[in-house]
Amino acid sequence: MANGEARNRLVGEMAKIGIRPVIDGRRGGIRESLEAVTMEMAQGVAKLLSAKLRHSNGLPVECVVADTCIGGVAEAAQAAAKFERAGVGVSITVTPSWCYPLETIDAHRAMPKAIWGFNGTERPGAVYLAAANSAHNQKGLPVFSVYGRDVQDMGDSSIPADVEEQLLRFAKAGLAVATMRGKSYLSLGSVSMGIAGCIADETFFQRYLGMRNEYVDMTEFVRRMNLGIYDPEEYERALAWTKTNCKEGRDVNPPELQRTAEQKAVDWETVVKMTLIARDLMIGNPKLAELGYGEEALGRNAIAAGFQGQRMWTDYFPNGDFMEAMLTSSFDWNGIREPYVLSTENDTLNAVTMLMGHLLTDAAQIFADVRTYWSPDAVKRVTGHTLEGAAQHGLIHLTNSGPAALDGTGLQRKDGAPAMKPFWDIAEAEASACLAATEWCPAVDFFRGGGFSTDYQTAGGMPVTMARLNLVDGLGPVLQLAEGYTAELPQDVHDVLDARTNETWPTTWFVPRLTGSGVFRDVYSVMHAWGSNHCALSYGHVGAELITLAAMLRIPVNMHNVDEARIFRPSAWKAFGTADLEGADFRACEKYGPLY
Ligand SMILES: C[C@H](O)[C@@H](O)[C@@H](O)C(=O)CO
Ligand SMILES: [Mn+2]
Repeated sequence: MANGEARNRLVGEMAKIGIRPVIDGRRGGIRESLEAVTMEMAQGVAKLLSAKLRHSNGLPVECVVADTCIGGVAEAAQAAAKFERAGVGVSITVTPSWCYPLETIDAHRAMPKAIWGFNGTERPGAVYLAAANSAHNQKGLPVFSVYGRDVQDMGDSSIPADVEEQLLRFAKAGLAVATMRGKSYLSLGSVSMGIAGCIADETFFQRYLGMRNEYVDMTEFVRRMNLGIYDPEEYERALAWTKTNCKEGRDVNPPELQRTAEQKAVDWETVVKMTLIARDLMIGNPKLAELGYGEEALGRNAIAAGFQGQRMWTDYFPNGDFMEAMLTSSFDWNGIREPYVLSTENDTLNAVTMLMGHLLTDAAQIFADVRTYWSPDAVKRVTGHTLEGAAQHGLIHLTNSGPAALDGTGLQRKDGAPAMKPFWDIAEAEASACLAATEWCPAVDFFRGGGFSTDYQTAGGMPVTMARLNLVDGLGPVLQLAEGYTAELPQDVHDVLDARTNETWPTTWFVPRLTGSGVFRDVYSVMHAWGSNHCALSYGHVGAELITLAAMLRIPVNMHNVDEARIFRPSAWKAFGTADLEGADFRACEKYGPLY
């Protein structure tokens, strides 16, 4: 199932990027003099984006260029019709010259839009850009405005680095918007232990993300296990692979609570079956049709899902830790493949955050409980150790209650440093290293039905972004994020802190990058400002990418530590204020309302 085959079972074409070369329509000299250079700009952008971007399932990103330059409304309509037929989900307008804004802009309501106005002065592309921005803004169609800092010569077909950065950030976020649209979120079970994030807020999914909500009761796992509704060949292969590659860790339960070796052997079979079943519920499996289960073969077109687990399932059956960890990882018995988005405790809002992170980085996401702020003083008191280096101002202990993507071990490498990479960049040896660094410890007392938790420590020094989407009554959705680094503690210090929590769970020590102001004045305040019990952790410093995506979806960002220079939102946001960008974001998102 390598190279995105599984994810391609999702119904719906991968969205294309439509490029619109816009031109001054005056014939008899002007238009003719601009045709070649305008079309060349469009082709250049198409070439750049298809060379540098991939869909998260590994497929290449395709660009569609309008058949002609767009000098007026008839050609704008022809381009729109072509884009509609081709499945364009994101539009970029380019021009080196003056053109007629209202006659040439893209008027699609929900399509993320950008305009690159060439910074040259022989023909005024930037004058068009400003006029087109105002046209978009007067008509309530937010647009991202791309404008290079340095003047270029007419006929210079290169794309400056700052323009490239803006185009790529816009396009990747725009594709994320288009990719989630029309897909489903699948709740496997319902609300776990009264956690509000588990409530599937259908209005939010529908109006902000363009997604549907699907529900399957956890009894469906029992039916499929008992009736053998899974691919028997894959099951045998998966079980054998698991026995070889997944090391059982120590059992820390008191003897009277330990499950017997026979029970554990059956538990392993159960958790492997659960993994196949959850995936089939999400995206279907043609093998099930061959077994006579045509309806089950179709799946739920779920680009993201969550498993309630606690408590009704875990009080009786093995927990979902193996299933959640393996599906959210970039590899399993089928080889290296795209990770799935599967949320622990069916926290729908954390799943959406993971989906955003995945579609922006293409890599696996770590699901975590935001467990403990350890101040330097508290660490000193408990362990005698003085925190130093990156951890000197304290640490946030991220540890999910059992599972996390194995990519989170940090044992993949980018330029020699710890990383979580898109599956197509992961080497076999890196996947093996992640597996070897993970132990599967028999579940603790919270989980009466047994199961195996994912025990590892994330390597230190990895740039990561912690994020979370929250829903607030009267306000709607808000996104918070903190860029920072993973940290590593001396093993004996880690062991003391980990043992206080739960030593069978995965640990990531996280240190946010402090800015000296607001909640980023210290580590404690970052922890204290977190809006919920969970977060999603993405590889890299992708706060700017998340901010761009949130603006497209009209979700305000209430907390971040991204430098202002990196923030890229639709041009209209500036009309809501320029001194206080956070306040302007709230006002703009409220004014425009959800995308759908
Ligand atoms: C095992 C416990 O019930 C945990 O699952 C609990 O602390 C949480 O993870 C809450 O998010
Ligand atoms: Mn939790």
